[in-house]
Parts: sequence; C-alpha cells; structure tokens
Amino acid sequence: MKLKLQNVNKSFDEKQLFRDASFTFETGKIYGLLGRNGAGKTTLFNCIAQNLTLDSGSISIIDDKGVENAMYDNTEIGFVMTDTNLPDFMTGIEFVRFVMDLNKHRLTTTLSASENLSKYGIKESDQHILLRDYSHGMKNKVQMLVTEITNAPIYLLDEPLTSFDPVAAYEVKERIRELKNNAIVIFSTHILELAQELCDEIILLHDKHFEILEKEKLQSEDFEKEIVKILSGGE
Ligand SMILES: Nc1ncnc2c1ncn2[C@@H]1O[C@H](COP(=O)(O)OP(=O)(O)OP(=O)(O)O)[C@@H](O)[C@H]1O
Repeated sequence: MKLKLQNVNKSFDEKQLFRDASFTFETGKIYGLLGRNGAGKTTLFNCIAQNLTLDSGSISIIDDKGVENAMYDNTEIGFVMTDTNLPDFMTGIEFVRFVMDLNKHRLTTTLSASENLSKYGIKESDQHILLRDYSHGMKNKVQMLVTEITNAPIYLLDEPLTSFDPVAAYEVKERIRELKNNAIVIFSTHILELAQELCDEIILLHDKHFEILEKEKLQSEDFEKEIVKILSGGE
C-alpha cells in the first residue's frame, strides 16, 4: 500500500503551510516527520485523516494492485493525537470494550479489553476509573491501544512518546516497530534521538515542501547538525 500526497496546498488565512507539496509513503517503513514549530505537521495529519480539507491537490491511497483511491474511508487511518479526544464519561475498560465491539471484524487482538489495557501498563484498579481522571500519559496509552487493535493500514502518530514513562515508551517503541510490517507509520517528533532510533526515513516539512533526508545521514554523527542546517535555512 502507498499513501500519495500530490501537489498539496493548504493555507490558514495568510499563512501558507504547503505549496504544491508531494510525497509518497510506503508500507513497511517508519517515517519520521520533522519540522519547526508551526510548520504544519499536525495540520498535515489532520488533512490525511480527513479532519481538514486541502485547498488543492490530492491525498490518495494506492492498494497493492495499484488501484488509487482518493475517497478512502477515514477508518483506514489510525491517528494518535498529542491531545487525546476520549469520552470523559466512560471508564478505560468501557471505552476499550466499546471500540473492540465496534471493530469486531478488524481486530488484531485475541486478548480481552482488560488484558489489552494491562499490556499497555494500565493497572486493573485504574481500568475502572473515568477517562476524565486519567493522566495525560494514560490517555495517550489508551489512544495508542485502540489505534493498534483496530488494524489500520496507516498510522499517524503526533509526537506519540512524549508523555510516556520510560517503561511504557520502551514498550510502545517495540509496538511501533511491529506495526510497520503491515502498515505505513508516520510519526512527528522533535526528539532527534528518537527519530534516529526508530525511523527508516526522515521527512522534513520545510519551506512548505517535503524534503527527504539522505539515508546515510540518518545514522551519521552529524545528524543533528544536518537537520538544524536544513530547518534553519529557507524563508
Ligand atoms: N484551525 C486552524 N486555524 C487557523 N490556523 C491554524 C489552525 N490550525 C493550525 N493553524 C496554524 O497553522 C500553523 C501550523 O500548525 P500545526 O499545528 O500544524 O504545526 P506543527 O508543525 O504541528 O507545530 P508544532 O511542532 O509546534 O506542534 C500554525 O501557525 C497554527 O497556528
């Protein structure tokens, strides 16, 4: 599967974020999306997830037979936002059960809702409290869990690891590595060590375009300097 962005344009008022930007993502890779504050990373994810519309250009999914579809269903997209949007009035276990029930036909897990929550480090005693009272990190874990078990072929992870404790972060990194076998994984981060550790490709959102970092620079000692040099240039 491929996710193809072609001549994408998007502005908010006077501020143009993408200008005829094109890039094609492929299954089997973890892409790190880097860019300065306000470059448009979250906006890009929202456009792919169909929460926002483009001004022009197209975003399409190309299946393994080469059939291109710009009218894809947004359930194809697993979007883990920095600020989660979970139903406050449900407990953790109620919500996970609800999502599992709704997605019976596409679950990747044979575990129960409670076992899945435990796998993500949410203790049984915490599974029965309202999501409203979960910490930021716990909410992120729940969001990541429901995204993973619904087997989306495309994952958009917006700064996913910033609120996880070291144990959870380690486990989630392992999961992200597993996800890429059957999915396109794109995550945005400002943590360069994390990008180096997890990513197969680095995409820089810079000057309203996507720029791919040369492969050999990803593991080079000058990685940080390279990124800073590129991102501090331009307009
Ligand atoms: N709904 C909106 N209406 C108007 N402007 C918006 C809207 N959403 C985002 N913006 C603006 O678009 C720009 C890009 O925002 P976005 O959140 O996509 O950046 P980002 O690259 O994710 O930034 P950061 O790295 O700081 O999280 C910012 O200047 C922001 O203020």
